[in-house]
Amino acid sequence: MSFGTESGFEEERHGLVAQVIVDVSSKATNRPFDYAVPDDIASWVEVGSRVGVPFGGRTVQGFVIRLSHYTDVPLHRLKPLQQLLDVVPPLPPDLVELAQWMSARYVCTQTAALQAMIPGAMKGKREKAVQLGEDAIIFLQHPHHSAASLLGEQLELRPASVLDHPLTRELLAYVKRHEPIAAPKLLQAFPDAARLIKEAVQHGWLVETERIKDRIGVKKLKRVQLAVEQAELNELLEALGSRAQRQREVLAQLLEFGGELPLKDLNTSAVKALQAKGYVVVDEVEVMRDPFAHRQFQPSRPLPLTEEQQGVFDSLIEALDAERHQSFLLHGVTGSGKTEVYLQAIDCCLQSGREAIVLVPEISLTPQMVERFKGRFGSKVAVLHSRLSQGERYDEWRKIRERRVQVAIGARSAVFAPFARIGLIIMDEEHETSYKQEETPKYHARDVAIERARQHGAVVVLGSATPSMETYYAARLYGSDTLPRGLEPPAWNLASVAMPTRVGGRELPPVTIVDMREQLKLGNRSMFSAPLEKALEERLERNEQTVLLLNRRGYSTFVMCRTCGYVAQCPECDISLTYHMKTGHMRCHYCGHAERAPSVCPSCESEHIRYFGTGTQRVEEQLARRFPGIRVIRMDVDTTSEKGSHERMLQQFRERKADVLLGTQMVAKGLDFPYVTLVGVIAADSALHMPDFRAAEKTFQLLTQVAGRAGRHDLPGEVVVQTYAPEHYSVLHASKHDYAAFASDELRHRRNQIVPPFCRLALLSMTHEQLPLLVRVAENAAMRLKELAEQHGWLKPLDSHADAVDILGPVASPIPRIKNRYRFQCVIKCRGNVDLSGLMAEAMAEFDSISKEQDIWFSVDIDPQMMM
Ligand SMILES: Nc1ncnc2c1ncn2[C@@H]1O[C@H](COP(=O)(O)OP(=O)(O)OP(=O)(O)O)[C@@H](O)[C@H]1O
Ligand SMILES: [Zn+2]
Ligand SMILES: [Zn+2]
Repeated sequence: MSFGTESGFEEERHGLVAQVIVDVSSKATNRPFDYAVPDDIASWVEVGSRVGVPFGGRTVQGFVIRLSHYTDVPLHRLKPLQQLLDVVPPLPPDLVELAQWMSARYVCTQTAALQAMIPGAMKGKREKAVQLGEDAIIFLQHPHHSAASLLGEQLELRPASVLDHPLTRELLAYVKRHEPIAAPKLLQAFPDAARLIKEAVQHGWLVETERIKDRIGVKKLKRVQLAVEQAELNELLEALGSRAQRQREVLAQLLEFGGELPLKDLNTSAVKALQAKGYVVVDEVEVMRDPFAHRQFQPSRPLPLTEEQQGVFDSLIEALDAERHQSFLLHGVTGSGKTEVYLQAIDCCLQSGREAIVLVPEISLTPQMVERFKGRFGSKVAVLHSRLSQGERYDEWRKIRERRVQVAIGARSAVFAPFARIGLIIMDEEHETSYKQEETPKYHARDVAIERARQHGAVVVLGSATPSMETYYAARLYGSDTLPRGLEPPAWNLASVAMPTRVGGRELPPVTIVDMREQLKLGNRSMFSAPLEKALEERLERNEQTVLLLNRRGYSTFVMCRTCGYVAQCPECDISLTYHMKTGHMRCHYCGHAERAPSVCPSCESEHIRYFGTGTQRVEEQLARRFPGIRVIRMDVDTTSEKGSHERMLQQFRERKADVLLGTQMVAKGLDFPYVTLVGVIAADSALHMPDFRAAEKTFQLLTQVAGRAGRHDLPGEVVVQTYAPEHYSVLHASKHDYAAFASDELRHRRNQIVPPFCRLALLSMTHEQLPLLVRVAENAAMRLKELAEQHGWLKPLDSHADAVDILGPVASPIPRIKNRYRFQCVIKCRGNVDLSGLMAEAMAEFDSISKEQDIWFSVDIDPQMMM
């Protein structure tokens, strides 16, 4: 196999040399390879250019990450770039640099990071193509000679079957115009020449090559234009006579629409006839797929800011105007008008000639959200949305790359919007876990946003009514001299600004907590408590609307007593045990502790103890039974899988075509409906018992967010929360809308358990088909990690107040087998000045050979959000 050649010392001076990261994901290829840049494209190749290069006998896609005139590769071994894929490099240099940062931070290959930055349509695929071989070139150089006379000149072209074929000249000329051309395309153009093509390839007239092709290209439209002066037109129309009625119509249409129209809007045969006469020309133009083409956006103007909004706005603008990199936590209660502040800050950013990125969680990228940005900034906005088709996403992305827009709004990956001068990055609902990508590269958009803003001297705004503990704690430590323990040394430098009240002085809705254990004692076995049922009935009578939330997290996994609320917990870890239906055991996924599931409650001896969980469908059925004729929109993963269904449902609800919007997490976010006066939560605590140290935080956030949907306009709202854990601090504080009290309790727990933000985590996962082998490898890996930590002087208890690393496990992963592979994991905790990524990279480099020899898959998750 012949590879590209590794970069190294600068020795010989050459023409232009490109260092390329190839799209082959492995440890051995995670470094740049040198290629010669052919002179004819030298002026087009830049850092960030996408290229096709020969690699290991194939053609692969790659990115140029550096250009130089030096290489230590001997000239004769230096291969040339084969293909330049775009005229404008898809990635600006800052993104190339960011990919290097991501690779180091998240212990992933550079190509994984680079690929995450471009739309799926550009993840090129290999394609076979043909181009002219030498014989063909010679043949074409003798245009006026017959085949026979060519032979006579002893050019030794053969075989005769190619030389004498009547189509040869035409075919080769065609290839020359289009080369390299994909074989199927050539066949399409010459359907009768299949045999000729085959022979031409066999005898070297045509040479097969490989090239990289985009999965989805730009969309082209055939355009018809008038080719004659308007003055001549009348004469022409007469000359055409009455028989060419269709052609006359086409000319008239063109005249009416300023001389040009898409071919699809015209009569094709008439156009052909006119084209033959030279009256019109037909060409192809690039068009953008515009997913919002048929939507009208209500233009909106800036609102006069409230005093609170103004205060926040001034702080942001001060940093923005100074072009000073600064991150802010904008802690604003639900309905405090955060979005209006974003809009006006973006406006300032655009006026200074810079661009803005707005990140929102995928499921809150609703038409409502898009409308607010499109309404204010119109065609200056590109929307990057996973529900768009691949082609639409590609075109929205190109609008950004080609500077046709100044604002990009989208989910996680919009943080890579290829703008050149970013002034502002906003991350709405910063606490959302969807900002963490769970596949490689396992990056957190918040960290990437802050790093990208640092590169650009830009301002970051992390907005939330319920900030994550990490963010809140970082903001609390802002300006203090001592380095926060557990937070990374280049700390986020996170100032904090707040909007503690709702716009218009509206009250946050009162929350009633219903103890479901009491309901059971009263003989109510239904999933609706008496207070919720009564509240629902009132809404139906008053023709107001209700949002019902069913927390799907933790579905069917924990064991709970319905009489007293007891939940089986790990004796060591302060985390609930997960029920395994198959064995009847409960296990701790943090330390590995296991025990049999009890048949009577260890706390009150009731027999109503069972694994817990319920589904939206059941709730829907019960609603229909209890309130005949009730109109329910059920919104969960099952009902929203179809493109546009999510939007449609919300639109129906907005138009009051339903009484109840019932759903999972997705009904909790960012919705603003004036007639919603009741929010009901079916089982508030179902997420509390997830084997996750963030369970309380998630519960508090969800309750606060969903409660924030009620009474946002003129009608006052009300919230009913059903729970088996009414005394749990997350439920109590959420019912009082008291974030500060929750955070203080939660941080105390976190500090005691030593979990983030009081330490940092990495998760090392290992999988293999055979359990005994996996166990052995996992144990060795843990041992090796300890040795490495020891070598750095870090292997110490975490509460030792020194730089410390602790390695837990290995234990079986919470999902112990996926697709026939067993899964084990180690949790690595660290505090202080420890290079966690560096340590993990070191370990992974060592594991690489074991991985190859024994087919063990290792993966690292830095700052994991899920411990699965
Ligand atoms: N300055 C203002 N004057 C009048 N109305 C305003 C002002 N700012 C915002 N509003 C209105 O207040 C309502 C709530 O604002 P917005 O949706 O921006 O709040 P939010 O903080 O983003 O809430 P959430 O976190 O719940 O999504 C909206 O209907 C918005 O139009
Ligand atoms: Zn009990
Ligand atoms: Zn445990």
